[in-house]
Parts: sequence; structure tokens; C-alpha cells
Amino acid sequence: LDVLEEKSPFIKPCPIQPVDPTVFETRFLRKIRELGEGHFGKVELCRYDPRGDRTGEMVAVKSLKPENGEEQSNNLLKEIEILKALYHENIVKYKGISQEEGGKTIKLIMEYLPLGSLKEYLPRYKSQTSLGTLLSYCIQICRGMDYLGSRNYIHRDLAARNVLVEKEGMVKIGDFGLTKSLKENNGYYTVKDENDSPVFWYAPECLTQCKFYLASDVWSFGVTMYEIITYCDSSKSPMTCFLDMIGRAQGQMTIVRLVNVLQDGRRLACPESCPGRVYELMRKCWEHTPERRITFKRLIEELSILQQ
Ligand SMILES: C=Cc1cc(F)c(CN2CC[C@](CC#N)(n3cc(C(N)=O)c(NC(=O)OC)n3)[C@H](F)C2)cc1O
Repeated sequence: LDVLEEKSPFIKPCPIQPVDPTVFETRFLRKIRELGEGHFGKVELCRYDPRGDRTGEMVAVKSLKPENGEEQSNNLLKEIEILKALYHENIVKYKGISQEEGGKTIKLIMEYLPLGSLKEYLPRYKSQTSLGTLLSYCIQICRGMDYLGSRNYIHRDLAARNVLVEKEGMVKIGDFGLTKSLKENNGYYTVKDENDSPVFWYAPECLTQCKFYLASDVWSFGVTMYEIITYCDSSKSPMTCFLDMIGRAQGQMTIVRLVNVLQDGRRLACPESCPGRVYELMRKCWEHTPERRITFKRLIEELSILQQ
């Protein structure tokens, strides 16, 4: 029988190798265009086309710039582990990874949402987006953030630019590049001085003590809500408004001036045509003391009442 087996391959059924759908071969990733650029890397639109006939699916691929060191690679590996374990309808779906030979540079493969972030979408679809829909987007972001917080993660970069539109009426949190695990039992993450920190979305405790709490994400949500209610109009962006308050071109004095303005109790003003009760909710996100700030659970309840 051995002789037969050796001679005739048909006798021994070749075992079908199970294909792991989360492993994407680099050679089949065809770059279409860049979707975004961060300090340490980029996100590209690619077609994964193993058959080479353009029938493959479109995916969003996050990769690091080659000049980065070990630290950034570890950050991307941690981001992959975090996103792989998140399952929520308001969080972008993890699809897999792609690894160069030898496992040097790894890439994160995510689902592609062609409508892009709220920053691009809201100005373009302003005329057909009601206040009710805007509040629905806010509720969905809070649901995603409440889920993230329940897993003891802090996002640290919640802003309209990182919220993707799945379709009209449905959004997902789309990027987790600064997300950290709140493993430390002191309840906060010590923010290393990131050169591209989104300071105008940061709560006072992040700016003054480099501490980031779950409640610090609520502060950033309030700023994101402000962006959404103003349809991400760049002439009224948080940065523009804060720079008007503190004066422009302060260089490294910007953060000092921003902290002073916030400690004086000044806040972003109520946007035009924003109902008072909606603005009151934003203000509850901007309580100076983290413990006094509203929670994402309460925000979902209160936004749902306003949305009716
Ligand atoms: C290496 C770190 C790093 C690199 C970066 F470029 C960015 C910034 N980047 C984040 C991902 C981004 C916005 C979001 N959310 N986006 C995702 C999709 C998608 N999944 O479809 C999408 N779609 C789209 O634009 O369709 C027209 N945009 C957009 F690429 C900006 C952040 C980073 O941490």
C-alpha cells in the first residue's frame, strides 16, 4: 500500500489547508490612494486582489513610516490587539494583518468606509442632515465610547476626524491610534508628551498633569459634539475658536494660555442655532473636575430625550 500511496497521489487525499481570513498577503495589496497621514504612519485605501482581476475587496490599511523605531512598532502591535478584540456596531471592524517577510513591518487591515469621517461628510451633506440626525450620531459615538470604557480603554483622540460614516444615519469610531489600556489601578494613564497631541480636545488634567482618565474622553466628546453641531465648519472649529480666545501665534505659550482660559471657567460658546439644552449637555462634558463630569451612559440617556 505504501508503494501505491507513493506512486498515486489520488489515493492520499491532500488535506485542504484552512485559510486564515485575517491573514492578508502583502503582495496582493494594491494601493489605490492615501486616506490619511499621522505623525508616525499613514492609512491607505487598498484593494486586496489575490486573483489579480480587480474583483478583490477594498480595505483600509494602517502602516508605519519606515523611519520609525521599535516603540512605534510596539504601539501598532498594541493597537492591533485592542481593535481585534473590540466588537461593537459603532466601532470600525478589524479585518486582519499583513506582514512583510520576516515579520519586520506589520500592517493593520480594517474595513473601508468610503464616506469618510464626519469632518468630510457633514459640510458636504449639511442641507440634508437634521439636528435629530446629528444627535443620533452623538448617541452612537457615546455607545461606542461607553463600550470602549467598559473594556477599560481610554481613546485619547476622540474628534470628528476620527468618526467614520458607514451610511447616512450611522457612524463608527474609526481610529484607535492613541488608545491605551487603563490597567494602572490609579484610574488614569500618564500621557507622554505627544508632539501631535490634539490639545484643543484635551481636558485640563491632561494639559496640566499629563493624566488621562475615562472622564477625559468625555471632555473630548463634548468638543466632538461641538464640531458635529457646527457641521464641522472649519471657520468655527474648536481650534479657531480657542485661538480667538487666547490670541494667535503664541508658540509654546499656547498650552499655558489655553489652561488659563479653561481654569477661568471660559468654554467654547454656544454655536449659532444650537438649542440651549443641547449646549447644556456639552457644558456637562466640560466640568473642570473629572469626577463631576457627566458619564457616557448619562449622555446616551439625555441625548436620547433631546433627540425625540
Ligand atoms: C499610523 C497612525 C495613523 C495614521 C493616520 F493616517 C491616521 C489618520 N487616519 C485615521 C483613519 C481615517 C480617519 C478615521 N477614522 N480613515 C479610516 C478610514 C476607513 N477605515 O475607511 C477612512 N476612510 C476614508 O477616509 O474614506 C474616504 N479614513 C483617515 F485615514 C485618517 C491616524 C493614525 O493614528
